[in-house]
Amino acid sequence: MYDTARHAAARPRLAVKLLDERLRDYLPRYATDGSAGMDLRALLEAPLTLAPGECELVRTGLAIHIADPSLAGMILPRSGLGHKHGIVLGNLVGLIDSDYQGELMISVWNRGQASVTLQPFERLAQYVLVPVVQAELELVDDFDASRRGAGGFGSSGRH
Ligand SMILES: O=c1ccn([C@H]2C[C@H](O)[C@@H](COP(=O)(O)OP(=O)(O)OP(=O)(O)O)O2)c(=O)[nH]1
Repeated sequence: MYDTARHAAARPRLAVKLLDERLRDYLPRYATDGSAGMDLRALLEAPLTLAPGECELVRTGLAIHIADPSLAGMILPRSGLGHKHGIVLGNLVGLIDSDYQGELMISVWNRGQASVTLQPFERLAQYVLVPVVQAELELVDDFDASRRGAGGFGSSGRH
C-alpha cells in the first residue's frame, strides 16, 4: 500500500500571497490524495462572456513564490471545460518560473463555436508543480554517434 500520509508530510512548502481577501475562502487545494494539480479560480468582479475565438487574461488573486529553481509551476487547462465548453488556455500551457513573484494570470481562450460565460471564482485551470533540471550548454563541433542521428518527424515510418 502506498503511504500517502508520509508523502503528504514531505511535500515542498510554497509561499502564497493573497492579493484579494475573498480568495481566503477559495484557496487552491488538492481535491484528492492523488490529485496532480490544484484548481485556480477566476478573480472576476462580474461574469465574463467570451465570444468564439476570444482570449482574455484573467486574474487569480494569488501570487506563489516557488523559490526553489529545481521546481516550476505549470498552468494547465481543466479537461471538462476544454472538452465540453471549448475553454482552454491562450498560451496552451502556462510556465511559472521559480523566481516569479507576481500574480498568477490565466490566459483564457474560447476555442469553441459558442459564447461561454465565466463566473466569478469559477475554477478555470489547474496549477501543477513540476521538477526542473537546469542545464549548462557546452558548445561542441560534433556529437558522439547515436542510433537515431538527426532522424525525426516520422523518419522511422508511420507504424
Ligand atoms: O499562464 C501564465 C504564464 C506565465 N505567467 C507568469 C509566470 C511566469 O514566470 C511569467 C513569465 O512567463 P513567460 O516567461 O512564459 O512569459 P514571456 O511572455 O516570455 O514574458 P517575459 O518576457 O516576462 O518572460 O509570467 C502567468 O502568470 N501565467
